[in-house]
Amino acid sequence: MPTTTDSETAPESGAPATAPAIRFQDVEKRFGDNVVLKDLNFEVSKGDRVTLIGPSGSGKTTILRLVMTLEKATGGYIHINGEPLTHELRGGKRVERSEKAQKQIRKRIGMVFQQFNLFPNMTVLENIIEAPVHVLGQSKEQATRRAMELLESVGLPNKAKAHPLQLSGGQQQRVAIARALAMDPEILLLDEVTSALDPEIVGEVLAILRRIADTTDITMLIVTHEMQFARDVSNRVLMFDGGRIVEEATPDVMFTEPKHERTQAFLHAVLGGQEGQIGTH
Ligand SMILES: Nc1ncnc2c1ncn2[C@@H]1O[C@H](COP(=O)(O)OP(=O)(O)OP(=O)(O)O)[C@@H](O)[C@H]1O
Repeated sequence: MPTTTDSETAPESGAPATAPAIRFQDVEKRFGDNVVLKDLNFEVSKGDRVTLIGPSGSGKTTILRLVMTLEKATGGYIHINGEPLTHELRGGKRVERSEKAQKQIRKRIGMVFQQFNLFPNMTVLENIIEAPVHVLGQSKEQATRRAMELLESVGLPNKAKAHPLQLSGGQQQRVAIARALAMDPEILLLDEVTSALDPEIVGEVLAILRRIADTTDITMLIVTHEMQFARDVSNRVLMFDGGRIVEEATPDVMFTEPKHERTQAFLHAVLGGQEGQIGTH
């Protein structure tokens, strides 16, 4: 199949250098009759940290899975750095791009999941170097060097030979973060990464993510119920309800003076009426 490198749907200016990292254009996602996302439009600029909040079932995880191409949109277009992700408009028709073209874009995107998703039969090191070796074509030595640096940076320098199930949940999630970073992603998707963790180890995982946010310019799209984390790390918050954006604001505004009544009700429920406890540090 021919690889398409250009697109009739390239963003308006046609200048990829200034194209947003992520652009949703009239995106629809349905599962059978269930229309989960409809006419969804939003952009994430390069280096932005955007948190998606909203009630259960509002479509937040689906959005991350679409960006990761774990799901495919049933309508509309998603662009990554100005390039169509899975579908493009060609000859007046919406057509799926070649698998090769999709894979090229997917390489630049990393995801950390709620349930870690490590390969249980591989060691920690093997988990981390698998994609750099097989997808990026790095040598095993090069990938191992980088993996060891990353293990050090997430505080697990002695766990390279361990198997995931020998580690605590917090340690597994730190390995999953190292694995995502080993691909040097331009975009990092974080899907409720602390929801499966015991409360006392949530902090250690969030501290690592805060440091990544502070020390890199990776674009981040975050789904979390940790509102303090969202406030510390993100520069924009999108409130979803029923697959639509009902409010968009900076964290300061969203968490202190939400305007939409759905946002007010959601934050009241999530924060137990303690909105005032969300501080600026
Ligand atoms: N693979 C699937 N097959 C069928 N329906 C799905 C699938 N994945 C998601 N859905 C449906 O899509 C809707 C949105 O789910 P999604 O997980 O994106 O919501 P969410 O906002 O992330 O919720 P939560 O906060 O509970 O994780 C739900 O109605 C869900 O049942």
